Amino acid sequence: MTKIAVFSAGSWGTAFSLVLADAGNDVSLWARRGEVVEAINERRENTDYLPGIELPPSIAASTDPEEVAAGADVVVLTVPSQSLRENLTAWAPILPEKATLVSLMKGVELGSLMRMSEVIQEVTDAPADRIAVISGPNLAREIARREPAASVVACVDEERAKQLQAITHGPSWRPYTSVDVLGCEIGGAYKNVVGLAVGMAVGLGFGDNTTASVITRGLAETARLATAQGANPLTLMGLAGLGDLVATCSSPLSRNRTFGERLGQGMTTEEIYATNRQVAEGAKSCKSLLELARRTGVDAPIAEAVDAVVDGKMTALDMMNSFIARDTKPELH
Ligand SMILES: NC(=O)c1ccc[n+]([C@@H]2O[C@H](COP(=O)([O-])OP(=O)(O)OC[C@H]3O[C@@H](n4cnc5c(N)ncnc54)[C@H](O)[C@@H]3O)[C@@H](O)[C@H]2O)c1
Ligand SMILES: O=P(O)(O)OC[C@H](O)CO
Repeated sequence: MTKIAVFSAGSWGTAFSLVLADAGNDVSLWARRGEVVEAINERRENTDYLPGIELPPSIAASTDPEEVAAGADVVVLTVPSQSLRENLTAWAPILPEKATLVSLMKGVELGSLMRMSEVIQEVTDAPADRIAVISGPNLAREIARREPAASVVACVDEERAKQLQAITHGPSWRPYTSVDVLGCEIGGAYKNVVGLAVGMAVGLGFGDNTTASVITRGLAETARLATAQGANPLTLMGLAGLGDLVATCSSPLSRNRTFGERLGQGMTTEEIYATNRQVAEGAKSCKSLLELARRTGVDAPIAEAVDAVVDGKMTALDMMNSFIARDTKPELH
Protein backbone atom coordinates (compact mmCIF):
# COMPACT_ATOMS: atom_id res chain seq x y z
CA MET A 1 0.00 0.00 0.00
CA THR A 2 1.43 3.41 -0.94
CA LYS A 3 1.48 5.98 1.85
CA ILE A 4 0.41 9.41 0.64
CA ALA A 5 0.48 12.66 2.62
CA VAL A 6 -1.93 15.38 1.48
CA PHE A 7 -1.44 19.03 2.52
CA SER A 8 -4.22 20.29 2.97
CA ALA A 9 -7.88 19.47 3.72
CA GLY A 10 -9.62 22.10 1.57
CA SER A 11 -12.13 21.13 -1.14
CA TRP A 12 -9.63 19.63 -3.52
CA GLY A 13 -7.26 18.14 -0.96
CA THR A 14 -10.19 16.30 0.61
CA ALA A 15 -11.76 15.20 -2.69
CA PHE A 16 -8.39 14.05 -4.04
CA SER A 17 -7.79 12.11 -0.80
CA LEU A 18 -10.96 10.20 -1.70
CA VAL A 19 -9.55 9.46 -5.17
CA LEU A 20 -6.35 8.19 -3.55
CA ALA A 21 -8.23 6.13 -0.95
CA ASP A 22 -10.52 4.62 -3.62
CA ALA A 23 -7.39 3.62 -5.55
CA GLY A 24 -6.20 1.63 -2.50
CA ASN A 25 -3.73 4.05 -0.89
CA ASP A 26 -3.18 4.90 2.75
CA VAL A 27 -3.84 8.66 3.07
CA SER A 28 -2.84 11.08 5.81
CA LEU A 29 -4.40 14.50 5.47
CA TRP A 30 -3.17 17.71 7.06
CA ALA A 31 -5.68 20.33 8.19
CA ARG A 32 -4.91 23.65 9.83
CA ARG A 33 -7.80 23.52 12.25
CA GLY A 34 -8.50 20.94 14.97
CA GLU A 35 -12.24 20.95 14.33
CA VAL A 36 -11.71 19.89 10.70
CA VAL A 37 -9.46 17.03 11.88
CA GLU A 38 -12.02 15.98 14.45
CA ALA A 39 -14.87 16.01 11.92
CA ILE A 40 -12.83 13.90 9.46
CA ASN A 41 -11.55 11.36 12.00
CA GLU A 42 -14.68 11.05 14.10
CA ARG A 43 -17.60 11.84 11.81
CA ARG A 44 -15.87 10.78 8.56
CA GLU A 45 -16.83 14.06 6.91
CA ASN A 46 -15.12 17.37 6.11
CA THR A 47 -18.10 19.44 7.16
CA ASP A 48 -16.37 22.70 6.23
CA TYR A 49 -15.18 22.00 2.70
CA LEU A 50 -17.01 18.89 1.48
CA PRO A 51 -20.21 18.49 3.50
CA GLY A 52 -22.36 15.45 2.81
CA ILE A 53 -19.52 13.27 1.49
CA GLU A 54 -18.56 10.21 3.56
CA LEU A 55 -14.80 9.72 3.87
CA PRO A 56 -13.39 6.16 4.17
CA PRO A 57 -11.31 4.99 7.17
CA SER A 58 -8.12 4.87 5.03
CA ILE A 59 -8.06 8.70 5.30
CA ALA A 60 -6.65 9.89 8.64
CA ALA A 61 -6.40 13.61 9.41
CA SER A 62 -4.02 15.50 11.69
CA THR A 63 -2.97 19.08 12.43
CA ASP A 64 0.62 17.86 12.94
CA PRO A 65 2.57 18.16 9.66
CA GLU A 66 5.32 15.86 10.92
CA GLU A 67 2.85 13.09 11.71
CA VAL A 68 1.21 13.54 8.29
CA ALA A 69 4.52 13.48 6.36
CA ALA A 70 6.13 10.58 8.27
CA GLY A 71 6.99 7.69 5.94
CA ALA A 72 5.15 9.16 2.93
CA ASP A 73 6.11 7.87 -0.53
CA VAL A 74 4.18 10.70 -2.14
CA VAL A 75 3.50 14.20 -0.79
CA VAL A 76 0.56 16.04 -2.38
CA LEU A 77 0.42 19.84 -2.05
CA THR A 78 -2.88 21.65 -2.43
CA VAL A 79 -2.94 24.92 -0.52
CA PRO A 80 -3.85 28.22 -2.23
CA SER A 81 -1.00 29.02 -4.65
CA GLN A 82 -0.03 32.32 -3.04
CA SER A 83 0.47 30.57 0.33
CA LEU A 84 2.57 27.66 -0.97
CA ARG A 85 6.01 29.21 -0.45
CA GLU A 86 5.38 30.16 3.17
CA ASN A 87 3.82 26.81 4.06
CA LEU A 88 6.33 24.69 2.21
CA THR A 89 9.25 26.52 3.80
CA ALA A 90 7.97 25.25 7.14
CA TRP A 91 7.24 21.72 5.86
CA ALA A 92 10.36 21.15 3.72
CA PRO A 93 12.62 19.90 6.56
CA ILE A 94 10.11 17.19 7.55
CA LEU A 95 9.31 15.81 4.08
CA PRO A 96 10.78 12.35 3.36
CA GLU A 97 13.89 12.74 1.19
CA LYS A 98 12.81 10.48 -1.65
CA ALA A 99 9.11 11.26 -1.75
CA THR A 100 7.52 12.33 -5.02
CA LEU A 101 6.20 15.88 -4.59
CA VAL A 102 2.93 16.51 -6.38
CA SER A 103 1.28 19.87 -7.02
CA LEU A 104 -2.50 19.99 -7.44
CA MET A 105 -2.46 23.80 -7.45
CA LYS A 106 -3.52 26.04 -10.34
CA GLY A 107 -1.80 29.37 -9.98
CA VAL A 108 1.34 31.40 -10.64
CA GLU A 109 3.14 33.08 -7.74
CA LEU A 110 2.87 36.88 -7.55
CA GLY A 111 6.24 38.62 -7.63
CA SER A 112 8.44 35.66 -8.62
CA LEU A 113 6.05 34.68 -11.48
CA MET A 114 6.94 31.07 -10.74
CA ARG A 115 4.71 28.13 -11.49
CA MET A 116 3.95 25.90 -8.49
CA SER A 117 6.41 23.18 -9.54
CA GLU A 118 9.12 25.86 -9.73
CA VAL A 119 8.28 27.11 -6.24
CA ILE A 120 8.44 23.52 -4.96
CA GLN A 121 11.81 22.99 -6.61
CA GLU A 122 13.24 26.23 -5.23
CA VAL A 123 11.96 25.75 -1.67
CA THR A 124 12.74 22.03 -1.26
CA ASP A 125 15.81 21.73 -3.53
CA ALA A 126 14.21 18.60 -4.99
CA PRO A 127 15.24 17.85 -8.58
CA ALA A 128 12.62 18.47 -11.28
CA ASP A 129 12.28 14.73 -11.91
CA ARG A 130 10.89 14.24 -8.38
CA ILE A 131 8.19 16.89 -8.85
CA ALA A 132 4.87 16.18 -10.58
CA VAL A 133 1.71 18.09 -11.38
CA ILE A 134 -1.85 16.78 -11.59
CA SER A 135 -4.29 18.93 -13.53
CA GLY A 136 -7.50 18.53 -15.52
CA PRO A 137 -11.28 19.04 -15.44
CA ASN A 138 -11.67 18.03 -11.80
CA LEU A 139 -14.28 20.06 -9.93
CA ALA A 140 -13.91 18.81 -6.35
CA ARG A 141 -17.56 18.17 -5.55
CA GLU A 142 -18.17 16.13 -8.72
CA ILE A 143 -15.01 14.11 -8.07
CA ALA A 144 -16.11 13.52 -4.48
CA ARG A 145 -19.47 12.22 -5.77
CA ARG A 146 -17.42 9.72 -7.83
CA GLU A 147 -18.66 11.13 -11.14
CA PRO A 148 -16.33 9.81 -13.89
CA ALA A 149 -13.50 12.18 -14.85
CA ALA A 150 -10.05 12.15 -16.42
CA SER A 151 -6.93 14.14 -15.62
CA VAL A 152 -3.24 14.51 -16.47
CA VAL A 153 -0.30 13.38 -14.32
CA ALA A 154 2.72 15.29 -15.58
CA CYS A 155 6.37 14.85 -14.68
CA VAL A 156 9.56 15.42 -16.68
CA ASP A 157 10.46 11.88 -15.59
CA GLU A 158 8.03 9.73 -17.58
CA GLU A 159 8.62 6.69 -15.38
CA ARG A 160 7.60 8.64 -12.28
CA ALA A 161 4.50 9.91 -14.08
CA LYS A 162 3.61 6.28 -14.89
CA GLN A 163 4.08 5.24 -11.25
CA LEU A 164 1.78 8.05 -10.13
CA GLN A 165 -0.71 7.11 -12.82
CA ALA A 166 -0.76 3.53 -11.52
CA ILE A 167 -1.32 4.47 -7.88
CA THR A 168 -3.98 7.11 -8.58
CA HIS A 169 -6.07 5.27 -11.21
CA GLY A 170 -9.34 4.40 -9.50
CA PRO A 171 -12.94 3.38 -10.18
CA SER A 172 -14.08 6.85 -11.28
CA TRP A 173 -10.84 8.78 -11.95
CA ARG A 174 -8.71 8.13 -15.03
CA PRO A 175 -5.21 9.67 -15.23
CA TYR A 176 -3.18 10.15 -18.42
CA THR A 177 0.57 10.76 -18.30
CA SER A 178 2.48 13.70 -19.77
CA VAL A 179 6.00 15.07 -19.60
CA ASP A 180 4.79 18.62 -20.33
CA VAL A 181 4.71 20.03 -16.78
CA LEU A 182 4.89 23.62 -18.04
CA GLY A 183 1.96 23.24 -20.46
CA CYS A 184 -0.21 21.62 -17.77
CA GLU A 185 0.57 24.34 -15.23
CA ILE A 186 0.01 27.28 -17.57
CA GLY A 187 -3.23 25.64 -18.78
CA GLY A 188 -4.42 25.13 -15.19
CA ALA A 189 -3.62 28.67 -14.07
CA TYR A 190 -4.92 30.43 -17.19
CA LYS A 191 -8.28 28.67 -17.27
CA ASN A 192 -9.09 30.37 -13.96
CA VAL A 193 -8.55 33.80 -15.54
CA VAL A 194 -10.71 32.89 -18.53
CA GLY A 195 -13.26 31.46 -16.09
CA LEU A 196 -13.46 34.88 -14.44
CA ALA A 197 -14.09 36.56 -17.81
CA VAL A 198 -16.75 34.01 -18.75
CA GLY A 199 -18.36 34.42 -15.33
CA MET A 200 -18.52 38.17 -15.95
CA ALA A 201 -20.28 37.57 -19.27
CA VAL A 202 -22.79 35.32 -17.49
CA GLY A 203 -23.26 37.89 -14.72
CA LEU A 204 -24.00 40.53 -17.34
CA GLY A 205 -26.74 38.28 -18.74
CA PHE A 206 -25.01 37.32 -21.98
CA GLY A 207 -25.58 33.91 -23.55
CA ASP A 208 -23.69 31.06 -25.15
CA ASN A 209 -22.28 32.90 -28.18
CA THR A 210 -20.51 35.31 -25.86
CA THR A 211 -19.19 32.65 -23.49
CA ALA A 212 -18.06 30.40 -26.36
CA SER A 213 -16.23 33.33 -27.94
CA VAL A 214 -14.43 34.17 -24.69
CA ILE A 215 -13.59 30.49 -24.04
CA THR A 216 -12.13 30.06 -27.53
CA ARG A 217 -10.11 33.27 -27.50
CA GLY A 218 -9.08 32.42 -23.94
CA LEU A 219 -7.69 29.11 -25.15
CA ALA A 220 -5.80 30.93 -27.93
CA GLU A 221 -4.33 33.33 -25.36
CA THR A 222 -3.37 30.45 -23.05
CA ALA A 223 -1.71 28.53 -25.89
CA ARG A 224 0.18 31.66 -27.03
CA LEU A 225 1.79 32.12 -23.63
CA ALA A 226 2.36 28.43 -22.93
CA THR A 227 3.99 27.70 -26.28
CA ALA A 228 6.11 30.87 -26.12
CA GLN A 229 7.47 29.45 -22.87
CA GLY A 230 8.16 26.04 -24.42
CA ALA A 231 4.98 24.00 -23.86
CA ASN A 232 3.73 21.42 -26.36
CA PRO A 233 0.74 23.07 -28.14
CA LEU A 234 -1.15 19.76 -27.98
CA THR A 235 -1.15 19.90 -24.16
CA LEU A 236 -3.42 22.95 -24.41
CA MET A 237 -5.85 20.96 -26.57
CA GLY A 238 -5.94 18.24 -23.92
CA LEU A 239 -7.46 17.68 -20.47
CA ALA A 240 -5.22 20.19 -18.66
CA GLY A 241 -6.00 22.85 -21.29
CA LEU A 242 -9.31 22.72 -23.15
CA GLY A 243 -10.78 20.09 -20.79
CA ASP A 244 -10.29 22.13 -17.65
CA LEU A 245 -11.25 25.35 -19.42
CA VAL A 246 -14.60 23.89 -20.47
CA ALA A 247 -15.32 22.45 -17.00
CA THR A 248 -14.49 25.72 -15.26
CA CYS A 249 -16.29 28.00 -17.69
CA SER A 250 -19.44 25.84 -17.84
CA SER A 251 -19.92 25.00 -14.19
CA PRO A 252 -21.70 26.96 -11.47
CA LEU A 253 -19.50 24.88 -9.10
CA SER A 254 -16.40 26.76 -10.29
CA ARG A 255 -15.29 29.36 -7.75
CA ASN A 256 -13.57 31.36 -10.50
CA ARG A 257 -16.63 31.47 -12.73
CA THR A 258 -18.79 32.37 -9.73
CA PHE A 259 -16.36 35.15 -8.70
CA GLY A 260 -16.57 36.52 -12.26
CA GLU A 261 -20.35 36.26 -12.26
CA ARG A 262 -20.50 38.42 -9.13
CA LEU A 263 -18.16 40.99 -10.71
CA GLY A 264 -20.47 40.97 -13.75
CA GLN A 265 -23.43 41.63 -11.45
CA GLY A 266 -21.65 44.72 -10.12
CA MET A 267 -20.07 43.49 -6.87
CA THR A 268 -16.56 44.68 -6.08
CA THR A 269 -13.63 42.34 -5.42
CA GLU A 270 -13.62 43.35 -1.75
CA GLU A 271 -17.34 42.59 -1.42
CA ILE A 272 -16.82 39.16 -2.98
CA TYR A 273 -13.87 38.35 -0.71
CA ALA A 274 -15.98 39.34 2.29
CA THR A 275 -18.62 36.72 1.43
CA ASN A 276 -16.44 33.89 0.11
CA ARG A 277 -13.92 31.81 2.04
CA GLN A 278 -12.79 29.55 -0.78
CA VAL A 279 -9.95 30.39 -3.12
CA ALA A 280 -10.57 31.77 -6.65
CA GLU A 281 -7.01 31.54 -7.92
CA GLY A 282 -7.61 33.61 -11.06
CA ALA A 283 -8.24 36.79 -9.07
CA LYS A 284 -4.55 36.83 -8.13
CA SER A 285 -2.98 34.83 -10.96
CA CYS A 286 -4.44 37.23 -13.55
CA LYS A 287 -1.70 39.60 -12.37
CA SER A 288 1.19 37.13 -12.45
CA LEU A 289 0.10 35.64 -15.77
CA LEU A 290 -0.30 39.12 -17.27
CA GLU A 291 3.20 40.03 -16.12
CA LEU A 292 4.55 36.74 -17.47
CA ALA A 293 2.88 37.48 -20.82
CA ARG A 294 4.35 41.00 -20.89
CA ARG A 295 7.85 39.69 -20.15
CA THR A 296 7.45 37.00 -22.79
CA GLY A 297 6.17 39.54 -25.36
CA VAL A 298 2.81 37.79 -25.67
CA ASP A 299 -0.46 39.63 -26.28
CA ALA A 300 -2.86 38.85 -23.38
CA PRO A 301 -6.00 41.02 -23.71
CA ILE A 302 -8.19 38.76 -21.57
CA ALA A 303 -5.75 38.65 -18.64
CA GLU A 304 -5.24 42.40 -18.97
CA ALA A 305 -8.95 43.21 -18.88
CA VAL A 306 -9.72 40.69 -16.10
CA ASP A 307 -6.94 42.23 -14.00
CA ALA A 308 -8.41 45.71 -14.57
CA VAL A 309 -11.93 44.59 -13.55
CA VAL A 310 -10.62 42.75 -10.45
CA ASP A 311 -8.83 45.97 -9.45
CA GLY A 312 -11.96 48.07 -10.02
CA LYS A 313 -10.36 50.01 -12.87
CA MET A 314 -12.82 48.83 -15.50
CA THR A 315 -16.38 47.48 -15.42
CA ALA A 316 -17.23 44.01 -16.68
CA LEU A 317 -19.33 45.58 -19.46
CA ASP A 318 -16.44 47.81 -20.54
CA MET A 319 -14.29 44.66 -20.63
CA MET A 320 -16.68 42.91 -23.01
CA ASN A 321 -16.92 46.03 -25.19
CA SER A 322 -13.12 46.33 -25.25
CA PHE A 323 -12.83 42.75 -26.59
CA ILE A 324 -15.13 43.59 -29.50
CA ALA A 325 -13.46 46.95 -30.25
CA ARG A 326 -9.90 45.62 -30.42
CA ASP A 327 -8.03 46.00 -33.73
CA THR A 328 -9.24 43.27 -36.05
CA LYS A 329 -6.81 40.52 -37.11
CA PRO A 330 -6.63 37.00 -38.58
CA GLU A 331 -7.94 34.31 -36.22
CA LEU A 332 -4.75 32.29 -36.16
CA HIS A 333 -2.37 35.10 -35.16
N1 LIG B 1 -11.66 22.77 -5.62
C1 LIG B 1 -11.43 22.24 -6.81
O1 LIG B 1 -12.37 21.80 -7.49
C2 LIG B 1 -10.03 22.17 -7.36
C3 LIG B 1 -9.77 21.23 -8.36
C4 LIG B 1 -8.47 21.18 -8.89
C5 LIG B 1 -7.49 22.02 -8.42
N2 LIG B 1 -7.79 22.92 -7.43
C6 LIG B 1 -6.69 23.74 -6.96
O2 LIG B 1 -6.30 23.29 -5.66
C7 LIG B 1 -5.77 24.39 -4.91
C8 LIG B 1 -6.48 24.44 -3.56
O3 LIG B 1 -7.84 24.70 -3.83
P1 LIG B 1 -9.04 24.20 -2.93
O4 LIG B 1 -10.19 24.08 -3.82
O5 LIG B 1 -8.70 23.02 -2.12
O6 LIG B 1 -9.19 25.50 -2.01
P2 LIG B 1 -10.11 25.69 -0.74
O7 LIG B 1 -10.31 27.14 -0.59
O8 LIG B 1 -11.30 24.80 -0.82
O9 LIG B 1 -9.19 25.14 0.44
C9 LIG B 1 -7.93 25.69 0.71
C10 LIG B 1 -7.27 24.94 1.84
O10 LIG B 1 -6.04 25.58 2.16
C11 LIG B 1 -6.09 26.06 3.49
N3 LIG B 1 -5.50 27.37 3.50
C12 LIG B 1 -6.01 28.54 3.11
N4 LIG B 1 -5.11 29.54 3.26
C13 LIG B 1 -4.03 28.95 3.77
C14 LIG B 1 -2.77 29.44 4.17
N5 LIG B 1 -2.45 30.71 4.07
N6 LIG B 1 -1.89 28.52 4.64
C15 LIG B 1 -2.19 27.22 4.75
N7 LIG B 1 -3.37 26.71 4.38
C16 LIG B 1 -4.27 27.57 3.90
C17 LIG B 1 -7.56 26.10 3.91
O11 LIG B 1 -7.68 25.92 5.32
C18 LIG B 1 -8.10 24.90 3.14
O12 LIG B 1 -7.80 23.71 3.81
C19 LIG B 1 -5.97 25.65 -5.76
O13 LIG B 1 -4.79 25.95 -6.42
C20 LIG B 1 -7.03 25.22 -6.77
O14 LIG B 1 -6.93 25.91 -7.99
C21 LIG B 1 -9.02 23.00 -6.88
O1 LIG C 1 -13.54 26.03 -8.58
P1 LIG C 1 -12.42 26.48 -9.45
O2 LIG C 1 -12.78 27.60 -10.36
O3 LIG C 1 -11.17 26.71 -8.65
O4 LIG C 1 -12.07 25.24 -10.43
C1 LIG C 1 -11.85 24.00 -9.88
C2 LIG C 1 -11.02 23.10 -10.78
O5 LIG C 1 -9.80 23.70 -11.09
C3 LIG C 1 -11.73 22.64 -12.03
O6 LIG C 1 -10.93 21.68 -12.68
